[in-house]
Order: sequence, then C-alpha cells, then structure tokens
Amino acid sequence: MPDILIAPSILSADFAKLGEEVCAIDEAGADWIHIDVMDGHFVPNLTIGPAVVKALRPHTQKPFDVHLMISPVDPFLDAFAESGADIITVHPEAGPHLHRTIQRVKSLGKKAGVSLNPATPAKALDYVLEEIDLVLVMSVNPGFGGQKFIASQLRKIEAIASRITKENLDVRLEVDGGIDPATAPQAISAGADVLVAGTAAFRDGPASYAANIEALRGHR
Ligand SMILES: O=C(CO)[C@@H](O)[C@H](O)COP(=O)(O)O
Repeated sequence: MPDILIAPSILSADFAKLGEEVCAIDEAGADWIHIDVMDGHFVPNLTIGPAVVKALRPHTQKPFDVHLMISPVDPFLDAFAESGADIITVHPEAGPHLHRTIQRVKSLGKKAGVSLNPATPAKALDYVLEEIDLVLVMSVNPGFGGQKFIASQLRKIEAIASRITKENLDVRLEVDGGIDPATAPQAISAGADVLVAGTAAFRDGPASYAANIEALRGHR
C-alpha cells in the first residue's frame, strides 16, 4: 500500500497570516500544501489567484497541490504554473477540451490532476486516466470548507482505485471534503492515498497542527 499523504487545504487557514500558516503546517508535517482556487462562477465562492500562490511559494519547499475550480480554466494554466504550482488539477466540466487542458499542464512541466464533483461519474476519466498523475474525488460539493462528507463517494473511490491497480497506473487518488479522523480511515480503506483536509488540519491553531495531521494519518 502506498504511503498516505496529507494535503492540508489553506482554505481553512487564517488568511490574514497566510505565509505564517503555510510555514506552520509545513513544519507540522504536511506532505503537500493544497490550494483551492475558486472563481465565483464554476463554484459559488472566490478565493486565491496566482499572485497569492507566488507570494506563498518562498514559505515552503513542499509541493503546491493547486485545485482549479475555475471555468474556463485554460486561460489561467500558464499563470498558475509560473506562480509555483507543482500539481494542477482541473474539472472535466471546466472544459471545453479536457484532454487538451491536461496536455497543456504537462507541457508546462507540471503534474496534471482531474477532479470529479460528487455527481460526476468515474467514467469521466475514460481516455484520460492514463495521461494524468492524480485523481481528486470531491467528497463535498466544491465551494466551501466545513461541509459534511458525502459517503456515496467511497464507491467512486473504490471503482477508481481498482481501475488504477488493474491498469497498473502511477496515479495518486486524492479525496477532499469533510475529511477528519473519522472519515479518513474510510477513504483510505476505499483506496484513497492522499487526504485533503481543511477544517481538521487547521483546527485549534498552530500548536495543534502536528497532532491534527497525525490524527488524520491514524496515528493518534
Ligand atoms: O475544495 C474544497 C472545498 O471546495 C476543500 O478543499 C475544502 O476546503 C475542504 O475543507 P474541509 O471539508 O476539510 O473543511
């Protein structure tokens, strides 16, 4: 079984101290830093642009796992690549041409991910799964932190995990939304190997971050 990676979502960090928060969560043991980019159009919230990603880049060496919840997405790929993203994840619905978008991300020298909303079937990965580095299963409807985990997504994780294994692909399977010490083991049992957590990672301030991350790994 691959190592379980923890990718805290800075959506739940203190935005007034974002640089310090990124340093603190890095020192607490985060494997990746998950950055949620929302456009107020593809999802009903506005968050972070490439200028903020660039400003955060000197604060950590950890990979920036950038989830683009924006449509159309293609016009922004270069800016996020230049700002210091390591993994760039897009939605099939953000189109119009998912395969072309993935090729563009890879041509920019970045790892490419595809994210599936709760109502988007695993079938949306047909013809692209072998091209990508990461699948991100949303276990809440995207837009906000602090929502309840949607248990039906476990079946989707199982189906994708089994396909990754059967096809012997080098693809990480990430889950995002409502992940806490109770839901994390369910997601891991279903086959997820990267856990995104906002609320559960940033709970109770910097002194608690290391314990929060260990609890997500199942060590406490
Ligand atoms: O992308 C999103 C929401 O759209 C997530 O990354 C959330 O930020 C996760 O937050 P919690 O559910 O862990 O609070």
